[in-house]
Amino acid sequence: MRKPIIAGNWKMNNTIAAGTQLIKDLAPLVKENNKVDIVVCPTYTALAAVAEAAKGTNVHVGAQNVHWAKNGAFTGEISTDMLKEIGVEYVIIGHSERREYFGETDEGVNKRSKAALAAGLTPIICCGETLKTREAGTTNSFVKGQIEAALNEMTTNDVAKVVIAYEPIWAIGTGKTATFEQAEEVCAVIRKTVAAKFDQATADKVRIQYGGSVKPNTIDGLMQKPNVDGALVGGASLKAPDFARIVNFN
Ligand SMILES: O=C[C@H](O)COP(=O)(O)O
Repeated sequence: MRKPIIAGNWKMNNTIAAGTQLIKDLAPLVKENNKVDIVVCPTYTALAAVAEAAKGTNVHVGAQNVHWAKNGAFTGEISTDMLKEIGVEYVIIGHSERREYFGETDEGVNKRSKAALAAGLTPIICCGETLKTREAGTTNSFVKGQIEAALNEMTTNDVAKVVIAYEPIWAIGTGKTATFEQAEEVCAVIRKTVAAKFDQATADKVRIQYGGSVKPNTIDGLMQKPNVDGALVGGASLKAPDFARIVNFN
């Protein structure tokens, strides 16, 4: 039985003051919920303060990226040790915004994910197609390729710990969510890809999220789908009542 995981990607939003306030507002609304792993992913500057504010609650903290090197001359980057030192447990890797605006590649996603796992952080590896790819009818093979590359040269033990977020790019921040069936179809393809590359038992352990305009009124239907184990939420994670409603799905 996979435990659902719902993560809020704050992207480049929330100062330290706003982020810590959000935790104060959110924590009481989700405190009874022990059936879901709850994660928020603030900016680097707010991470330490948000991790501190989340201490003693059931809200866990993730970063929005991490470098693969332990340390060194990588201006602007952050290492796994730096994240662990401040209580971070998860890290989003390969979000489509990183790929599109900052040139991140499948190879880098694989290196970042392996570094995260080696450090004991849980990577939330993002994949998903553009509208052009969907309209060309090649979504499944495109996503399959992204997953095969992201999980390259991992052990089954490591793969079982990975979280994969399927986020169709055309659904991100557009209010245009994929249908429950579209989400399920691609999440099933992802699980099949993991099973083919590793084995079924490992694939059955991997948690797969859907992301892309997830809102309080769409989460219940999404979570009915057998291969959808949670959500990666952008806009709706910035408001405590909305994110709490998503986390406390029916
Ligand atoms: O990481 C989160 C996704 O990009 C979804 O963002 P959104 O819920 O604002 O569409």
